[in-house]
Amino acid sequence: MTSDGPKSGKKRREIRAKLAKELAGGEDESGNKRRPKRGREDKSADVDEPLIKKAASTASVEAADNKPKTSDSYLSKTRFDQFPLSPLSLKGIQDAGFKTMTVVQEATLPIILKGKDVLAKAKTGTGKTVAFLLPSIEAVIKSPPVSRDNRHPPIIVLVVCPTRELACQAAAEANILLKYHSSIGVEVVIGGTKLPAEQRRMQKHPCQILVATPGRLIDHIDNTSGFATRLKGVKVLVLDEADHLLDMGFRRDIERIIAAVPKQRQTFLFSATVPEEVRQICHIALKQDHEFVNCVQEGSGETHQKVSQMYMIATLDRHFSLIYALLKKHIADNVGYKVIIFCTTAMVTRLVADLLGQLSLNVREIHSRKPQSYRTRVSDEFRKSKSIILVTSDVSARGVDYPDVSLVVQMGLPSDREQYIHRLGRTGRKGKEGEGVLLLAPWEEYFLSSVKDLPIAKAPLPPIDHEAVKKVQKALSQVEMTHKEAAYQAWLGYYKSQKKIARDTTRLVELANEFSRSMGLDTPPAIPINVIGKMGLKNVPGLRVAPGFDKRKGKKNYRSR
Ligand SMILES: Nc1ncnc2c1ncn2[C@@H]1O[C@H](COP(=O)(O)OP(=O)(O)OP(=O)(O)O)[C@@H](O)[C@H]1O
Repeated sequence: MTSDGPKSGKKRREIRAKLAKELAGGEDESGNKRRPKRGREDKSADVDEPLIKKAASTASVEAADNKPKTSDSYLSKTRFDQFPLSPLSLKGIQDAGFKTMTVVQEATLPIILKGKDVLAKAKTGTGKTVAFLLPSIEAVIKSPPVSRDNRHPPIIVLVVCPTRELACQAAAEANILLKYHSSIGVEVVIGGTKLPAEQRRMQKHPCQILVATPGRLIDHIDNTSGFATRLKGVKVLVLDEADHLLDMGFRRDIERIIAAVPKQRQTFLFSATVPEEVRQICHIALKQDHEFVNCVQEGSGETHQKVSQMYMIATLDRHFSLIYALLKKHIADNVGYKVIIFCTTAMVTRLVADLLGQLSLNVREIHSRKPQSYRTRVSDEFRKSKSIILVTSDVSARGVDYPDVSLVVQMGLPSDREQYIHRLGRTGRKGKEGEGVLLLAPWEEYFLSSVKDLPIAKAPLPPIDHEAVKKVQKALSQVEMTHKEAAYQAWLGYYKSQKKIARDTTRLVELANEFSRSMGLDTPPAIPINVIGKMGLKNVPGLRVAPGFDKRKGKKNYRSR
């Protein structure tokens, strides 16, 4: 089936989880709070298009025949030792249980080793992390040794990831490849930890490879003495989940980071999705003669054939019962099931997790409002467990490598097509099978036009018996009121950011109140006036205004609607 024997794969995952845990411990805020805004075009986008490189042999061969893909179609036949890689890296690879390269590794390595910049697109779970780490390690090996008394030893490789989870995971994967490279160090800097603690750690363990989230990296550039000097040694810059990092939410940070590293460097951009607008702005990071390595065959879409994709359309009042019915069926059909449910916001995530917990399902939750140490612990538990459900926000959407996820459910509108693909990519990793279900309300159906090239089919609604409905209603009545109130407000905030829906604010509030009723609240929760103002929903009928302080009038405001 897969290239690595079950034993070695399991061992590797354990090491990786352990390292990720060590690296991420003890912090308490979101690494993913910046919501990318879309649509603003970079004016200087009209640079020459780079040479469009087709993916290497294996990918092309697959497109040519129509045979069903084998479970390890993400693997090529090329061995790692066919490339001029350090014997110590090859030993690490062997210990990791990797026998042959994945298609993206095979396609990018020769180009990178020639010294070129690369923009690489390859499906989720196909080994992109190793693809950029291996040649990065080579760059460190080739760099001149640094004297021991150098107070600011250069950082040779800088890897930037959009979330803390991803940064820790990439650093953990680097540590696996560095097993025999005792003189090469990797450190991770991420939001949520105390800056001085990170500064001390970096001073104690001067590393050549640094993995970071953008905001924290900039904190260090601004506040850590000698850090900017260390970045002047960067020879390789990697933007993991490049499209997300180059999106408007992160763009400014990335521009600052690029300005902080030398112009003379190699840059790699990797992602499972590279929308056209990102292709057009990638020149801010890449040299003009970079190569675009596309391992996604034309017409095959960015998703895996072995993952069946379905969507269901139902009015909001049926969503909770439907999810329950769907889960019951999946659990009955799949021994050792592993399910991820994506929700639109952190507070809706908490609500759904509460509800499923009340329904006695084995459920965990991860979102930005949970402390980082908790997120790391739960993530680790979910990675190792079977017969478990993880309810999560988009902090788990990209890159997180959980083995054997049998079903991914997306409740409500994904923020965009790319996010749909990345979330779905949590299942079907390494050529395995999986299922994806997108649950939408009728007024969210328009989203389907953005994924019409993907093999996503309409599924019949599972039957819901009266007993199940009653059970769900009872469970909902046991969910804490404050959690429902917060979910209502967050729901409204999320859909207010969805242009198509927010255009008609009266309708938006009607829908929010429908969501409120679906939680069992016939009277929608009141919202503080300042929050209503911030959301741009002042005077919209149907909203209830909570007593709050009206700054303008300088007195308490008890208006309610
Ligand atoms: N050559 C290989 N052979 C077998 N397994 C591999 C190989 N290279 C990487 N892997 C493993 O494949 C899994 C998926 O890799 P990785 O997380 O890098 O995927 P990805 O392409 O970055 O996915 P995403 O787009 O979701 O971030 C990991 O468990 C990794 O250790």
